[in-house]
Parts: sequence; C-alpha cells; structure tokens
Amino acid sequence: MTPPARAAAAIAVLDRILAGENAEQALTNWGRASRFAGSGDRAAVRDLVFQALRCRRSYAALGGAQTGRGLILGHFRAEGIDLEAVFTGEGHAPARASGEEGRAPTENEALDCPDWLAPRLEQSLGDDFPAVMASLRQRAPVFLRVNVQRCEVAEAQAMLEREGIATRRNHLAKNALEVTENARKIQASAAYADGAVELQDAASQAIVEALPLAEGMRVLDHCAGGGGKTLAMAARARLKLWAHDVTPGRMRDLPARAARAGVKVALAEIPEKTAPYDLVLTDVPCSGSGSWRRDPQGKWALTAAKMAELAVVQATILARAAAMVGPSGWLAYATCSLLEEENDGRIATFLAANPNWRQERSLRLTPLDGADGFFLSLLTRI
Ligand SMILES: C[S@@+](CC[C@H](N)C(=O)[O-])C[C@H]1O[C@@H](n2cnc3c(N)ncnc32)[C@H](O)[C@@H]1O
Repeated sequence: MTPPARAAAAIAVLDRILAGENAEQALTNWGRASRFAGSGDRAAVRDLVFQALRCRRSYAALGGAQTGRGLILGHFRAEGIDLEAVFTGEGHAPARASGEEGRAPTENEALDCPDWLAPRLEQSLGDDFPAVMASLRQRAPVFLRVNVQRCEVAEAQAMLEREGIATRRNHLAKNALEVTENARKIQASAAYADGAVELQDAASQAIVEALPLAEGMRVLDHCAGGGGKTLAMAARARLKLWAHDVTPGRMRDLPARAARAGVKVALAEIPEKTAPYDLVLTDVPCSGSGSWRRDPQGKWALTAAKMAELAVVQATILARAAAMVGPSGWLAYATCSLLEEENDGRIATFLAANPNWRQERSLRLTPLDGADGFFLSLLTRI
C-alpha cells in the first residue's frame, strides 16, 4: 500500500472507532477485509490509528473535525508532514486538503486532556501534570519480564538477539527488559514460546518486586485478570498461589501461561474457602489513566459517573480482601491510575473506616519514570 492508501485506511478505521467500535475490533475487521495489506501495511495503519487516538483532541483541532479524516489531517499537520503528498485525491488517497480545515488547539486540547479530568489530574500530579499528559501522547515502550526461574536475564537477551530482537535492561525492575528493535517479533519468538520472557510493563513488574513475598507464603491474587502479576509473583518465590477474578473467563489462559512458565497457580472461585492468606493483592479495576498510552480509547471513554462506580468497586474489593488476610499478613492495593482519589485517597478512606490497619509503605510511578503509571499501597493490621 502507498502512504496515501494507508492514510485512507486509517481514516476509515478511525471513523468506525469514533462511531463506537472498539479499536482492536475495528483494526481486525479492516485486516480481514483487506487481504491485499501486507504485515508492514497493517503495522503502519495500526500505528496511525493508535497515535490518532492518543492525540484525538489536539489532532481534531488541527485537522478541523472529530472524524477519521480530521484526525489524520491533524496528525500530519502536527508532524509537519507534507499534506500534498498524502491528501492527493488520486486513486485510494484521501481527498485534497484545504488550508481552512483546522485551527491551533487550546491548552487542554494541546495536552489531549478531557476538560472535566484536567483539574483532577492537575491536583493529583501537581507540577508534573503537563509533562505527564505530554508523555501520554507518545507511544509506550514495549517491556519484557525475564522469567528467572527459566533463565538469566543475559541469557534471555542473547536468545532474543539471535531472533533479531534487541533489548536493554530497565532500571525500574531487575528482570525488566525494554525492547528496542523488532518488538513485533516477540510473540513468535522461541524465548516467548519457551516461557523465558513474558510481555509485562516495567512499572507493573516494579509493583510486584515491591511486594514482601517470601518462600512458602500463601498468596491470593484477588483481581488476577490475565494473570500478569500472578505469574510475576510466582517467579519471585516458591509460593502457595491462588488466583481469583470476578469474571473467571479473564483467567482462561492463566493455567496454560503458568505451565509455560513452569509454576503452579490454583484458580479460586470462592477465595474465602482457602483463606487466610499471608498476602492478598488487589490489582483493582480503575480509570487506567497510567496506561492510556496503550489504551487511548480509555482516556476518552472515562466519565465522572464511571469514576463514581469504580470508587464503590474499589472500596468493596478492599473490604472483602482485608477480611481474607491472616493476623500478621499483608493487604496490597494496586492501581494503574494517576488519580489521587483512586490511590492515596482510596487508602485514606479505607484507613479512616478501619483504624486497625495502617499503611506500611506506598509506591507511586508515573510515565515520567519511564513506564506506565502505577500505585501500590502495602497495609498491615496494627
Ligand atoms: C486491573 S485488572 C487486573 C490485571 C491483572 N492483575 C494483571 O496484572 O494482568 C482488574 C481485574 O479486576 C477484576 N475485577 C473487577 N471487579 C472485581 C471484584 N469485585 N472482585 C474481583 N475481581 C474483580 C476485573 O475482572 C479485572 O480482571
């Protein structure tokens, strides 16, 4: 496909997303209907679509409309790319652009921040607000976690290098690698198939590294989802490990992933049955604001009503999890949120209602630390 044809494809996919379709689904549907598109074309269209979603507000202003065409026009304007070369109106190319489409973005538009969220994010991030918002407009790095129960970090790097995948170590977690070349080859690589590496954000790894885990501990991952943190915990020490999720279907692949990593995880439908635990991790549902680079649709879909619902879910999970922690055990609360109300604020509310608990330590990471935004609070009984 030519660059103009790729731009036209991205415009069509974005129009479907703006009409309500999920981004991954819209890209899959386009891919199925476009057998002529090679892997390079698919990757290029995907990159254009995701970049346009990350910068939806500013690109819509620059491109003059909240449409696929407006976003792609805005993208090329923001990048200083010659519009005449892409918007040619010839063949499969988008129609020619007039100089009248578009204007300079306002302050919140330029930061790609929804107006209603700006004060909450500003209050949470302080002076870092503009820099964090700017970082969320960029593509996220790809990170791997080396499963050190399978091989050393250097060995994993060598295995990946043999398949053309270049990596470098990352300061946030000791087994984290940032992929610097050929990230798209990872899932087909031998290192991945053998369970030597897992795809996992470095901040997510840092959260698990900060957990006070020790050999033989009974541990519950109460919001396990796909099991990213379950497996990272299993790699840290020989644990008796249970995984639970209110939607068990999300843990569908966990047994196979655990087998590939060479660890044991029991799925717990009713985790109270195997309580008490020495540590319960609650990686709760949240705004996802720390990972908006990877899920840019989430930034625009979030509403104040959704935040209020999440607050109830987070408080309910904390209360249920606390009841399953043994007398000298740990309650670990984590979010991938940048918002104070879901982080320190949620813990302050919990502690006010539960004076027999105290926070031992907490960890707060933002994309300025190099990976996703994350929060961890470690609580014990007094
Ligand atoms: C942030 S995700 C977890 C991600 C996962 N820990 C990982 O590292 O891949 C939050 C998970 O909480 C689950 N969840 C939502 N409400 C819950 C509840 N009341 N009890 C347990 N899990 C819940 C969701 O289904 C979702 O899988």
